Amino acid sequence: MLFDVLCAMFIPWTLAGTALVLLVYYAWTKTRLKYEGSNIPPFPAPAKPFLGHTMLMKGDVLENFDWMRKKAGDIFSLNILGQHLVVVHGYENIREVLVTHAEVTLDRPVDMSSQVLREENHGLFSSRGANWKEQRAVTHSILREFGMGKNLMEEKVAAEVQVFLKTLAGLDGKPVDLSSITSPAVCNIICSMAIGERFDYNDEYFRRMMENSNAFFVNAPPVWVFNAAAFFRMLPGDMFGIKEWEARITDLHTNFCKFQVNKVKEKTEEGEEPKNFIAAYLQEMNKRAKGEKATFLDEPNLVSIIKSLLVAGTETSSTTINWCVLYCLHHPRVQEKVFEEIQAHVGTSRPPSISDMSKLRYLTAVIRETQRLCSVGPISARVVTDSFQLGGFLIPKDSQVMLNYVSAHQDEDVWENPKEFYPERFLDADGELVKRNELVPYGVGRRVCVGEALARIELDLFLAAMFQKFQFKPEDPTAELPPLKGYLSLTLSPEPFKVRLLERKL
Ligand code: HEM
Repeated sequence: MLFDVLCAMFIPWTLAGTALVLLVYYAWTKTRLKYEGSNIPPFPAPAKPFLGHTMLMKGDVLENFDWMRKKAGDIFSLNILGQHLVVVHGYENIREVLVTHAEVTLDRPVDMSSQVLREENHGLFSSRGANWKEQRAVTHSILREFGMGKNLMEEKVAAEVQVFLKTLAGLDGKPVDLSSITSPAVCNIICSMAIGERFDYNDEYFRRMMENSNAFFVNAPPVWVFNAAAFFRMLPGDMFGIKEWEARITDLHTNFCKFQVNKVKEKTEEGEEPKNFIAAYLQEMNKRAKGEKATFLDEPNLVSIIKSLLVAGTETSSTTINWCVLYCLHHPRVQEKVFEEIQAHVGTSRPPSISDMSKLRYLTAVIRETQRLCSVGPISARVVTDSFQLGGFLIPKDSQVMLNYVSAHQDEDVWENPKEFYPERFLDADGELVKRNELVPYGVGRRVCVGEALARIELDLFLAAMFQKFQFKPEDPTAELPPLKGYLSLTLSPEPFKVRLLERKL
């Protein structure tokens, strides 16, 4: 009898205890690195049981990387819940990873961001291997066809710049959060290229989609959450805003990208000359489908490419323009110097064009210095598909590599006073532009920004026109200027600030 009672009491406890031990053992094996003990890059601190170095990714990741680098050197390892992460600093090391070892560092990790984008091996951002190669080549060739880097694209940007200037002039010097106007302006350029349509800045549907698109970078949860996203998603409520983030991207995916692809498909007659990116892709897709070679071109890839272009092409350009204005608030001398240069070489009776840029060297130096100091895309990530050696260390297969572009842009051995805004560093004694290899705002290697040529035109034309027409003044001249420390999400943007744009009396 007593034996039966004891059995009834102890068997469930024994089973529960055994299950717990097995669970702990499973978690322990899952959160240990496979290659620990071999010649992998050093850790900046001992790993905590189970969590590894996850907590070191909390807070300002870039600041955290700075002290870890001081402890462990330019290339160090982290254990993020069992995922081996190698963090790489310095221009030469970044080049070695992305150029010398390009064959094994081409793919981005499949993490929460690619799942949220609904791009598991689709589109451009998250596609891999042969699919990425074909999507990238087709995107590049369509963008080139539409004149990216040539006149047609310049015309589209110049037309949008005029609407943008009118909107700014309409503010009559009242303080404004500039990003609320630069964002729809640059988003419109992607829209007119992708779907052949632009929208009114106040159009509700357009604003919702643009905000959804910006949310991908700006509302992204902290990086350390990415690897445990599946767990956080199961919890009630919305920890770290993951569900809200997903909902926005799903809205963009379904109600803009997919919707617009169907709309263009319905409107386009067979054999008609394509007038926008979607029509050109569909034409190429149909052509290849009839050919003998297998093709990855299909509609799900097209929908994702439109999303990649919107997401990657809106927040980045708009934020760079906002950084430039913020630096000029801190350095009023710079904006006067740019204005004088424009006055001397272009005048004030017509808007500056791309062909003027070869004479607007100081403005070019200001744009380069803005891109160096703000590092809008501060970090790139890759998954390692085969082991390689870097700086004498083993970078094992299946590890992830994080490349810190800020370390290239603010390297004290390369740039004098790297934290200072000093456009003159890009000019020689004769005022000629100096090429600096270590400036890589569009990335390095085969996966560099596919929209670089368009982004350059946008920055040149938007900023030249703004400097020509307006003086940038602080919201309150008696108050402290807005801070220069960036807010890190997947991009690095200024804390929201307001500026007054006073029309120059010409
Ligand atoms: C100032 C503006 C811009 C900056 C600073 C910028 C920067 C970057 C960077 C750093 C990358 C990642 C490179 C890497 O992973 O190593 C990237 C990728 C990308 N960018 Fe941009 N970008 C800008 C504008 C644009 C525009 C206007 C478009 C669209 C037309 C665009 C489309 C893309 C796409 C689709 C990718 C992914 C390419 C791939 O994985 O093959 N970007 N960009």
